[in-house]
Amino acid sequence: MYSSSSMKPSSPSQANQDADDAKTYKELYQRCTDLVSSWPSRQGLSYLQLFRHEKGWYNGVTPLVGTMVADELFAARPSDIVVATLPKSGTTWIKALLYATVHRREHPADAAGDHPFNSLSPHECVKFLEYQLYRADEAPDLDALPDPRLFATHAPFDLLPRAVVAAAPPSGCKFVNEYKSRNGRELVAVDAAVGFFCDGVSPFGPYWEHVLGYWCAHRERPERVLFLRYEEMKRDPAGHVRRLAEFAGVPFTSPEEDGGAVDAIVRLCSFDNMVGLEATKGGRTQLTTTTVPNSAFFRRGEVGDWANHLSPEMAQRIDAITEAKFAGFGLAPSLIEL
Ligand SMILES: Nc1ncnc2c1ncn2[C@@H]1O[C@H](COP(=O)(O)OS(=O)(=O)O)[C@@H](OP(=O)(O)O)[C@H]1O
Repeated sequence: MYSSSSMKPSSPSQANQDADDAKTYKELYQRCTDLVSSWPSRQGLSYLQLFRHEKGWYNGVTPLVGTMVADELFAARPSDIVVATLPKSGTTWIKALLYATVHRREHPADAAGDHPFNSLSPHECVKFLEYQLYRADEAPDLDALPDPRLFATHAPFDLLPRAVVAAAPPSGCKFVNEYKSRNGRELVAVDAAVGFFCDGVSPFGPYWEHVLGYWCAHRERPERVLFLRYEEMKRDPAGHVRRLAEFAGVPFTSPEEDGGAVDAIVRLCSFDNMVGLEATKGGRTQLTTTTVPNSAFFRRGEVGDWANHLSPEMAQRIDAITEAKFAGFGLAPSLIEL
């Protein structure tokens, strides 16, 4: 195992070491790709090719290859914060809120045209760990990022790299998990594939196990795993900005900051503001091997859009599975009922 700091040459011998490390990185990456490619595969929800891991069907690039490489290479720190979500659950929003909160001193949210969000999407400001490590020729220099480093993942809790979940320093990150109560319905509404979804054949594994993995981790270690709900964030965004700041170790200290800065962050990260930014209208974000237009991350930003796409029968089928899977785990009924 080596740290990404070794990627910076400081002398000729260091440069040779770096060349060796790059080769090791490439070989490791290739080994993981070859291994995953040798597993049974099939199509699933969406166009992505899924591979059979012992814990279920998953997309190959992420979480599988990316997290396997990270398992070998990533030197986690207790100050790291990982946004852990399923796609379509509000990842873009929580990334924006967390980044704007943690970096509010150097990038005040009311700095209008000067804020990084004018040129970068939240997905470029808080990058997916497994996407960063999905590169064939170089290991990214993650040590250069200032503390607290912010990352993201769509991987389920029990597929995460060991250093990320380690129980004690010097490894072990904090997690912000965001959960959309009706996400089961909305994921299907977006992808229109109820059968695949109900069978758990989706790119990041079965929906319910994903939610329960982070829920149980939160119950065990609430100081390390913050479990948030999209619907509650919509109701009280300012309260959630304060919670994020506390959790990240950068609480709002003065009454003045608590008033002005919190409101400015909420406004900056609001759906209506973000859709109008140049970075959203014209920019693209690199995700593994492709880029996507930033506008794709913003659809309606409303709770309950599933009703426009899903029949009542389909919604009931998903709800019945959700209730059965969540029973006994202490997830409040309102998590399902909202
Ligand atoms: N700033 C802000 N505020 C509130 N809601 C927001 C915001 N940005 C994105 N969204 C909505 O989040 C939904 C997309 O979820 P993700 O960001 O997880 O999608 S992605 O997987 O990263 O593509 C998607 O929800 P739906 O519109 O209901 O599909 C986005 O519109």
